[in-house]
Amino acid sequence: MAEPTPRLPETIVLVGAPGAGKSTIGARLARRLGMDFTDVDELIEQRAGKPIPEIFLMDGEPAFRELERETTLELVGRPGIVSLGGGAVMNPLIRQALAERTVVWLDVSAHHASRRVGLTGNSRPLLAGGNVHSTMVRLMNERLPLYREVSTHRIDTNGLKPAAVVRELLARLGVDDPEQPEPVQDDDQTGEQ
Ligand SMILES: Nc1ncnc2c1ncn2[C@@H]1O[C@H](COP(=O)(O)OP(=O)(O)OP(=O)(O)O)[C@@H](O)[C@H]1O
Ligand SMILES: O=C(O)C1=C[C@@H](O)[C@@H](O)[C@H](O)C1
Ligand SMILES: [Mg+2]
Repeated sequence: MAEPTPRLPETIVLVGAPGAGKSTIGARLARRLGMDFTDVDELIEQRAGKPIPEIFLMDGEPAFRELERETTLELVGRPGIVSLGGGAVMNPLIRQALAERTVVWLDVSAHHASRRVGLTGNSRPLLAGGNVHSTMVRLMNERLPLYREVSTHRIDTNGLKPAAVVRELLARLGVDDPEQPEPVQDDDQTGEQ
């Protein structure tokens, strides 16, 4: 007899370092599951009426973190796929709000994450203007224990194309994925697939 399809959680939250693929995977997963998708970074930009680097520059990081706290706390209580900002887990109130949720940690090494964000230029103020790899190592040292603490699932995305990450995630959520298999290996240079 076929296994019953498990009930999907109403809200699935994605966390991970800059370049982990939260925005990319979140959008694909939502499409695949027919669920709403919100990228907290994008929503903050819409609400503030300016891009994140400008918020950092004009209003300062504390103002950004306040917007991030408000927006994240609002979104994690709503149905859909929600991709958090890379630093959201630094806030204890956000960690507390994640305690009862399905939270997927897209894990990535500093090496792969640096190569991935290198593709998208200066849109990440914490990484702009310095050595991306060493900043990434420092951020990860601070944050890895927190990603681990808040997550219910961890996907090792190193060397996996986005399509393979989505496939792995669907399998972990117990969803049958009838889509055609695609190549699994990735060298981070092409980004998409
Ligand atoms: N599994 C993957 N393999 C290779 N490239 C990827 C993968 N996932 C995402 N990418 C690419 O890496 C870049 C960063 O991905 P994305 O913007 O989704 O990361 P993010 O986790 O949302 O980062 P941030 O925290 O800064 O918002 C994009 O160019 C994306 O196409
Ligand atoms: O790692 C971080 O602290 C950040 C990651 C991005 O998602 C944005 O939320 C912002 O650039 C800060
Ligand atoms: Mg993102």
